Amino acid sequence: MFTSLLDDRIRVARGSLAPARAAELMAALLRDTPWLAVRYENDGRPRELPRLTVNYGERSYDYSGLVFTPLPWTPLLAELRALAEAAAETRFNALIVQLYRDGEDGVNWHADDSLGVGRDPIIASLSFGATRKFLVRPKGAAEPCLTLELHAGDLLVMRGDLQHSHQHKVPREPEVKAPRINLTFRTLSGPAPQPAVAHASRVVRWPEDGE
Ligand SMILES: O=C(O)CCC(=O)C(=O)O
Ligand SMILES: [Fe+2]
Repeated sequence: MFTSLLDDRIRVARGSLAPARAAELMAALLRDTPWLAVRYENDGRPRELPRLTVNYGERSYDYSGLVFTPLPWTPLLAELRALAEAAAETRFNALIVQLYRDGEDGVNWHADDSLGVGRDPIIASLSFGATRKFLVRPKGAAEPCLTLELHAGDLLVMRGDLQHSHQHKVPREPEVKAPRINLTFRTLSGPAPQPAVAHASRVVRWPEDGE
């Protein structure tokens, strides 16, 4: 069962993984993911994305001119891909795993409209760990038209022309102290993306182990 929002551009299936299973997966993902801190330069100034991010699957993924080389599917991630494929009724060949270490991490307004995703992409997202807000606004508008809370085990599907009509964001919520992991499954095709921004990213342990 899912809730349909914004003329069926968004579908949310609450608790698509049971709480105990979602907690187990959160722990496994935290333990086993080789987190990447993404560092790049903007106007000559060093920057770092306010989250840790890793790309899996068959295709390189690009975000704001940064290109990421994917790691191969793990058995666990392939299992979660099958769950997402069944819910979204499509096949996925790429995954982005993001770790929001606490409420200081987030992702700013954007649309997932890079060339490789095609015209009206279907993107499925699974959430684990801390509950965070997910905002949606029409392109060109300042204010959100939709504010959702994504909980551990929730599955959200973005579809139709959402990436052309709207933008989305996970805002900073400084009062949140616990980590959240989000998996977004996508179907990428066409020529491999060309990097427009060089990045010197590094694999990091999280939490840092005090070395
Ligand atoms: O963390 C989320 O729920 C959304 C992440 C997102 O928008 C993205 O990876 O493009
Ligand atoms: Fe996104």
